[in-house]
Amino acid sequence: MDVLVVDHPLAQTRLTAMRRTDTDSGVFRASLHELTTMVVYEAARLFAVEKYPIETPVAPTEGTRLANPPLIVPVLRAGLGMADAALALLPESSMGFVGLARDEETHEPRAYMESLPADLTGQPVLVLDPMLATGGSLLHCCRLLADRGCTDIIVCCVLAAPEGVERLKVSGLPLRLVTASIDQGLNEKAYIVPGLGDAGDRQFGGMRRF
Ligand SMILES: O=P(O)(O)OC[C@H]1O[C@H](OP(=O)(O)OP(=O)(O)O)[C@H](O)[C@@H]1O
Ligand SMILES: O=c1cc[nH]c(=O)[nH]1
Ligand SMILES: [Mg+2]
Repeated sequence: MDVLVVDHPLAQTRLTAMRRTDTDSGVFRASLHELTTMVVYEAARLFAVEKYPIETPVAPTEGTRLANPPLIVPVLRAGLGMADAALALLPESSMGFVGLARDEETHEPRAYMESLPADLTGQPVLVLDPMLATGGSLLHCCRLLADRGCTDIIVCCVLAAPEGVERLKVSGLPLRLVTASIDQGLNEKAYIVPGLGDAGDRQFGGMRRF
């Protein structure tokens, strides 16, 4: 599995804002929005492009367009904060949704929503979820996509734990990963260390213990 870490200084300043405990939810959401623009911008290097004839006011030449714009799939809730920024860069894309919530005891994802096209044969998919911790949630999401015939999945996240990266790697699923950081690991509650806490709660409210 190809893994791309977006270590650009401007990406790292947004990530730093997201990590800080004293960052309020408004700044957290704005930082996630800006960071998503950078992560998706880098991920888009992996998209196939095609040339086509265009006219400038001066002369005919060749233009570039995406050969097959990806379906964007944010994983609710936390991935919702990445959706607008991704769609702004990819205005020709459609969007599907997957809703997952991790069980606090077992750390396994519980699915509560699935809104995806029935057939994804030949359709690249860009999955958005800021956090890759144990990998259970992104694995569940990517399996839903592969079950529908998808063979080209790019996962964009903000923070990944080595445990989750490894789980995706050995899954054999057809995916590539783009992230702003690979952190140290997971704590006993399966939160990423040093991490940023619960990305859903930090955007939308809630009181979880890490
Ligand atoms: O890799 P995993 O161990 O599965 O953990 C990562 C998942 O946990 C978070 O969602 P959460 O379940 O907290 O739901 P939320 O987005 O509604 O907060 C996060 O957004 C991922 O989906
Ligand atoms: O650190 C973590 C792990 C899972 N989900 C989060 O939001 N944060
Ligand atoms: Mg959460």
